[in-house]
Order: sequence, then structure tokens, then C-alpha cells
Amino acid sequence: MAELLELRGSIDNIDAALVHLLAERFKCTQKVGRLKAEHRLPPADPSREKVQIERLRALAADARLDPDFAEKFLNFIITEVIRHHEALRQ
Ligand SMILES: O=C(O)C(=O)C[C@]1(C(=O)O)C=C[C@@H](O)C=C1
Repeated sequence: MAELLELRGSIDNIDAALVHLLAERFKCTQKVGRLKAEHRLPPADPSREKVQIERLRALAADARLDPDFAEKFLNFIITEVIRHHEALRQ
């Protein structure tokens, strides 16, 4: 089935883009983690997270993506970032 192969090719391209985007995001958050450790700031910032989640939920709704899924995805990433920040504090 040519259509299935073509769709899978696009899925593979999108997955590669996601990995590259996540790698860039983690490069930024590693720098944020170093700054926070240097200035003795707490790893997590719940008020910032609230703003990010509201923004992402609105973007998801506009894009017809389930906002609950978008929120879970962001929380999954942020949990990992906070784990990295905590490690940098040691
Ligand atoms: O912006 C920050 O203060 C970060 O540490 C980055 C980040 C994020 O991954 O977006 C991670 C943890 C915070 O709780 C909020 C946001």
C-alpha cells in the first residue's frame, strides 16, 4: 500500500523533528538549571508552569489537539527538567 508507506514516511519525519526540538529545549533548560543552581533558586516554578499550561492548552485547542493530552505531555517534559535541575543542585 503506497499510501501507508507515504504516511509512515511523514510520521518518521515528524518523529525526527520532535526529537530535534526536544533536544534543543533540553539544551535551554540545562542552562536554566545551571543559572538556578548558581543563584540558589528552587528547581520548580509552579507559577511559570501554570502560565505555560494555560498557553499550551489554548494552542492545542486551536490546533484541534486534545488540551488534556497537551497538558500531560508538557508535564511529562517538565517533570524530567525538574529532575535535571535537582541533579545540578547536588
Ligand atoms: O522556566 C523555568 O524556570 C524552568 O526551570 C523551565 C521549566 C520548563 O521546562 O519549561 C521547568 C521547570 C519549572 O517549574 C518551569 C519551567
